[in-house]
Amino acid sequence: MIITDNLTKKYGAQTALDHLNLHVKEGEIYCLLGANGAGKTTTINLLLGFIQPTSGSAFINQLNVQENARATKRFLAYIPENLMLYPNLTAIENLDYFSGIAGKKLSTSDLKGVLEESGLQSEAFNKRISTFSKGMRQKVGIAIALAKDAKVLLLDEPTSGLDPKASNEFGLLLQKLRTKGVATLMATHDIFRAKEVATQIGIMKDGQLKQQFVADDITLSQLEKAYLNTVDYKELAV
Ligand SMILES: Nc1ncnc2c1ncn2[C@@H]1O[C@H](COP(=O)(O)OP(=O)(O)OP(=O)(O)O)[C@@H](O)[C@H]1O
Repeated sequence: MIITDNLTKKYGAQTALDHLNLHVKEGEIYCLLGANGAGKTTTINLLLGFIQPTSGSAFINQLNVQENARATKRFLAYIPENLMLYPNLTAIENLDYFSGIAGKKLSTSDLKGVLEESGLQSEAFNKRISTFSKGMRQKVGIAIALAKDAKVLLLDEPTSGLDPKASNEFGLLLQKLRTKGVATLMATHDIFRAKEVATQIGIMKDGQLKQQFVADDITLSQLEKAYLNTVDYKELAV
């Protein structure tokens, strides 16, 4: 579903991403960890076709992203740290609009059903997005993915700034999408949430994937140690 083949991005002399090889299959949640500047967002931007690789390739649903930028977008949903929705439109109106541009025209009752599935309280369906908390906006993001019937979900720091309850709810939604066969790639600083939701976890540094784990094969404390050893947090030694 999501494949990167020696994916590399250079900015002048700087290598932001260095020969990344990832394979995220149907029903898998791959969490990418790494300190600031490790190359996580660059990976996601390349998969979205927002930027072009210097070398290597990215594939979504077996289509080369660089060669099929529009077609690959049909299969994916993207939730960044701050999801851009129309603040003066309601949750239902936003969902209707974004699923519409993805080619899915849903009835009002189906739109409500999808919002319900995403965990949004029914009283919020007809409220403007400008009144929503971040957690509520992220739920609308998941609703858009559900309405679109996305096969691939790309997430960049989706739980940053969420309170623990909202973050937990978001994790449960990812599990729900997983059972529907969605392949998810999530860039995050949240080691705890990564351990909770991931099937696989990768740790990046300086654009390289340094370590990979099957989430069930590692404890949270082992993961934390591996992370700190990888990113080499010298300031912690003070
Ligand atoms: N447009 C750009 N021009 C030059 N350098 C860039 C550009 N975008 C990213 N970089 C560099 O590429 C490297 C990887 O950045 P990236 O944003 O992918 O890291 P990240 O792991 O997502 O970090 P964060 O956790 O802070 O979001 C960094 O050194 C960054 O400065």
